[in-house]
Amino acid sequence: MSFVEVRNIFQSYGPRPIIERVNVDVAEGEFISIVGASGCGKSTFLRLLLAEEQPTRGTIRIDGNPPAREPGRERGVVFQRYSVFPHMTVRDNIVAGESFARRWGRFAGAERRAALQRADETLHRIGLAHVAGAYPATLSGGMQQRLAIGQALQAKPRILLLDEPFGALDPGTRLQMHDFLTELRAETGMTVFMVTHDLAEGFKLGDRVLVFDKTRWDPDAPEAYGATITYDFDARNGGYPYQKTEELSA
Ligand SMILES: Nc1ncnc2c1ncn2[C@@H]1O[C@H](COP(=O)(O)OP(=O)(O)OP(=O)(O)O)[C@@H](O)[C@H]1O
Repeated sequence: MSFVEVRNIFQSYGPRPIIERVNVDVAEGEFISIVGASGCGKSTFLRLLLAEEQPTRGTIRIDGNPPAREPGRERGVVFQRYSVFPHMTVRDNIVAGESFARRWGRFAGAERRAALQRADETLHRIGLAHVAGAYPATLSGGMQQRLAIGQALQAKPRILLLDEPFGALDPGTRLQMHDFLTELRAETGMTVFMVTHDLAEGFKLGDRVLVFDKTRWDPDAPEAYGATITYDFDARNGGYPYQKTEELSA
């Protein structure tokens, strides 16, 4: 049994299919990069993994559990922008990552002090201790994304979902973020799914690179079919293809 098991997922919005026949198995700790043309359903697939949406058909199981009905603390998410709360300080943003995962909301008293201490440990880890009392708008783009990742990690997710997390950063900051993410991953052993438009980034960071594309195309009705996983590259060996989805489902 694989850690993440995606079985025959279809997702349509109204009559329009976005993704179809998506099957994939992911082992715990793997880093999966997802690439594909704009609009082919990569973010939709992440939302399904997050359980923010339910698929039209098919199932996604994590660790053999029944399909989740809503996002839970085992899944963290970071978007390209706006993942953090602008009205909260850096430290409170980290605390929120933990407390929002709890059904009863915010911490109080001794619990809050303990949460603040854990937040300070995380801030040291992500190199933001010196700006703990600042507001996100005063931070650089790279710092804001480190904060967003730190916030997502505070709930100790087993799966981290990243939707073009470095897309808005300059090339130098992006390289720093690659090192940061690689270190975090080695420390936490978490499973990562990252959507990126940068193929080189996908191969550099990923163990596997999944390509989403349409296999059926009707020129008279370009929206008639959805995209699926057309390639599953092993990025650990310089990216030689080792599995096509047909082989996976055979
Ligand atoms: N909630 C929704 N309701 C209706 N249509 C939607 C919804 N979410 C996404 N779509 C449509 O589904 C298609 C796929 O969107 P999605 O954001 O998943 O693609 P993407 O591959 O991540 O694109 P990009 O690379 O441009 O971010 C788009 O045409 C989008 O307009």
